[in-house]
Amino acid sequence: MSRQREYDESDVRVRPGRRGSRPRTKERPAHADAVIGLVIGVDRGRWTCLVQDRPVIAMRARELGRKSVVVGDRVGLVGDTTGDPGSLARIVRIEPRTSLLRRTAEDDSDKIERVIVANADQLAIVTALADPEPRPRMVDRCLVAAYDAGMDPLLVLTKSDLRDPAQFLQDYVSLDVPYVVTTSVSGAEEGDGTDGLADLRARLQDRMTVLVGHSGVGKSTLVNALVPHAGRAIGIVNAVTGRGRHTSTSAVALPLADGGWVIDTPGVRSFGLAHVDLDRIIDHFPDLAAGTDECPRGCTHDEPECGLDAWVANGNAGPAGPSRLESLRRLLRSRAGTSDEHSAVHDQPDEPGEPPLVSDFAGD
Ligand SMILES: Nc1nc2c(ncn2[C@@H]2O[C@H](COP(=O)(O)OP(=O)(O)OP(=O)(O)O)[C@@H](O)[C@H]2O)c(=O)[nH]1
Ligand SMILES: [Zn+2]
Repeated sequence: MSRQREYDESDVRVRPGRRGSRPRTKERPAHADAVIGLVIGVDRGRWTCLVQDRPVIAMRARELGRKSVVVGDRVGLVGDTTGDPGSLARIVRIEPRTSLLRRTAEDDSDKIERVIVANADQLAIVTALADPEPRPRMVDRCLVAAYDAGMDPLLVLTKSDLRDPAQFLQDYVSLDVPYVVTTSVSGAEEGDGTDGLADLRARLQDRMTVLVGHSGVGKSTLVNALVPHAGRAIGIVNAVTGRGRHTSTSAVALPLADGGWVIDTPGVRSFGLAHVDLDRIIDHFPDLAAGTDECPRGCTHDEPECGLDAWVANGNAGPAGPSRLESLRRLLRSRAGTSDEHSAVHDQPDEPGEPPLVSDFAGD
């Protein structure tokens, strides 16, 4: 890791210089001529950006420094933005982000945060109802990641032909997480509603949705049903480096016919949640948040001194209070440590050459 960082282009080619010795305007030219593109794929130091309707291949400009450019980013492009074969544009800036999905690489001793996707507004947690068995703890971790990123979670429960969703859903009632139930083997015609695809399409329309789920849950089956030419779209992204689409482990954004995007994340199987801010999770429980006023400083909200127990016992959070508090604590606990199931699901290595980010996106 440290060797890779040593040879990162921003380290090698940009002379450190004295801090603040150059005027900011000179360091970061306005690039008034830059066109805006949407990053739809990243592969080996090349970014595929959609400019109007054409894919444009780009590299990052030095002036970006160590900032990660990820799928979902809107970027300013200069240079050859024709998208013609062999052309290469330069990414000179990243537009302000509305959300940031990140993870901590927990296998790294330095707990480095990495940005996975920018600007997505929904996280679809794809879980099979059976075969493979659902992993509730993983789902909880995804919920925490969504809340932390400022994204709306959506449970997508696949393989409803194998098991009724009622039991699984019990754990999510008090969290009020929206869900759709799908099956690819309804035996009926697609579009009659029994396969859940129409429900799912309605949930995805005009949104930018990240799909996460572990192997075998039926994510590819869904993507193929949602995006008829998904294979070709992924092919366009990966044609850049001649890398086959089946080997891609980076995120890729796919356009939906009805408007909106789904972002498939083949390389992301889990989230490290070490960076998550407690308050951002509590914020998603407005009925409980006010009850933390009586908490001791630095309360984890999962300790005997926590003020929430009394708050809820006094009825301040209504009849649902106790189960809401229980659910909140379940989510908080899912952040800590590494569960067996988590360590059994390893993340893929990151894009080579992508500099890890620690905190310089804080202002984004
Ligand atoms: N019974 C049933 N099987 C399904 C359903 N959807 C997908 N499958 C099967 O589940 C298996 C996994 O499906 P995929 O779509 O490849 O799953 P994935 O999540 O993309 O898994 P990876 O490719 O390993 O990432 C395949 O054998 C599918 O045919 C479903 O609704 N019901
Ligand atoms: Zn507390």
